[in-house]
Parts: sequence; structure tokens; C-alpha cells
Amino acid sequence: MERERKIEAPVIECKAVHKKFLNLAGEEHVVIGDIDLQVKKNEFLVLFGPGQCGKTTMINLISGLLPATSGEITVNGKPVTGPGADRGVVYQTINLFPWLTTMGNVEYGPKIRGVGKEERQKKAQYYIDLVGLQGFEKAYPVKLSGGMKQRVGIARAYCNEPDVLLMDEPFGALDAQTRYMMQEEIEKIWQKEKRTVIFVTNNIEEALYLADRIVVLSNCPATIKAEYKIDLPRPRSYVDPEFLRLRKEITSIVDITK
Ligand SMILES: Nc1ncnc2c1ncn2[C@@H]1O[C@H](COP(=O)(O)OP(=O)(O)OP(=O)(O)O)[C@@H](O)[C@H]1O
Repeated sequence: MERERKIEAPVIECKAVHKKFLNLAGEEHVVIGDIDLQVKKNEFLVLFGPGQCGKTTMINLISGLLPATSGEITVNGKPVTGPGADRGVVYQTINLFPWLTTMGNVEYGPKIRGVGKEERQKKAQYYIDLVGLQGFEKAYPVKLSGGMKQRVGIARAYCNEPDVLLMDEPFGALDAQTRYMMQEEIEKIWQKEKRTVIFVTNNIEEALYLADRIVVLSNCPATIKAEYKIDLPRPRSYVDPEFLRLRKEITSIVDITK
């Protein structure tokens, strides 16, 4: 019984999380209403919502970059009080170090944590191979396409071996074709190297392709509008009738919140 309870304990837990900012006029602007959210181990959770609803703010709160105004966020039972190696973040803006090669970028985290060269480069090579960048270890970001840079960002996040991966519209800046390709890639990577993921998008196809569960957020201030458990077999087809039905249903829910 005790063992079962432990297996079921959520990796990420948000309890009545509330966030407000002061705008330039000094007025309070509530961005996150009270959000309660639990994410299970190795679950691929998609936060889906309209533009400017507060998705990035949620990622910043869970990553520890921003403090919540009230409420509590825990990761593996420990309150989030700032950034930590247990949470890796992949951003839409590809923020690689331009002066470092692919290998240099991917091994960066273990390097600053003092992991020896041989061990960290072996680990980095594993993740470089995992994201399909073998042969580009010595390339600098300037020589890589947008999709390849995002692969480096994913390998870099994975190389820290975090419990949780937070992905904030990682494919939002890519062209449509590359975006489809990267959706397929991230699904394969996650199948091979399971992690607890929170993935932010405002693209319903992307959400349905990737999610175990989609949490639909309302317009700002963000609250949870609806949740969908997505049981479609993987890899998914964008033209599967159930995929298309869910796409229509979820899109209509987002529209009526406007
Ligand atoms: N540091 C800040 N100070 C003041 N207001 C902020 C701050 N960060 C975000 N906001 C405001 O919070 C609201 C939600 O922003 P956020 O970036 O979280 O939304 P989003 O859903 O990620 O948007 P998008 O889909 O366009 O990326 C916006 O109105 C934004 O201006």
C-alpha cells in the first residue's frame, strides 16, 4: 500500500498558485488565477491556451525564475524556491552559447557542476546522438539551422538529467515543416528517455500529437478551463478521426473563453 502511494505521488504539484504583476501604471495585474495542478512521473502534460494567457508565467513559476504571489509549487515534494538542476527548461528563443560548439553547449551543465571531462562528454555524446546531431559535435550554433539549434537545446536540457523538463513553445519559432518534424522527434526522444514534461503550446495539433493530458487554460488570468486525457496510440496521426474530433472540440473551448 505504502509502495503504491509512493508510485502515485505527483512529481510536480501546484497548489492554489496565484501570480500578479504590477503594470507600468503601478496597478496589479493578475496573470495566474488559482491553479491546482498535479503532474505524474513521466507524464507528458501540455499546457494549452490562447496567446498571453499566462503559459510562460506558469513555466517561469515552476522553473523557479519567478516567485508565486501565493500558493505553493513542489517538485518531488520539495518546495520550489528558485531554479534547480531537477528542472530543465527549453525555450522558444534558442539561447545557445554562440561561442561554444554543440558539444560545448550540451556538456555545459555537467561541466559547471564539476563532472569530469570524460564522463560529461560521454553523457553529452549520448544525448547528441539521441537528438540526431551526430557529426555536428564541433559545429558552432551559427552553422546550424533553427531545428538543429533546438535539438541542441533539448540535448542540453536532457544532459543535466533533470527529473522534469519544462518546454516553453520550443517549436514556436520554426517553420511549419520543421515544426512537424520536431514534434515527431521530441515524441521519439521522450519515448526513449521518459521524463516528466510540461510542454507549452498554442498549437492544437502539436498538443494532440504529444500530450498524455492537455490542460486547457482560460484567457488571462489563467485558470484551468478543462482537461483532456489523450489516449490515442502513439505515434499519432494528424488525420485520425478521433484526433480531428478532439482538435475541433478543444479549439472550440479555447475560442469561447475569449
Ligand atoms: N515580468 C512581468 N511583468 C509584468 N507583466 C508580465 C510579466 N511577465 C508576463 N507579464 C504579463 O502576463 C501576461 C501573460 O504573459 P505570458 O507570457 O505568461 O503569456 P503566454 O500565454 O505565455 O503568452 P504567449 O502565448 O503569447 O507566449 C501578459 O499580459 C504579460 O504582459
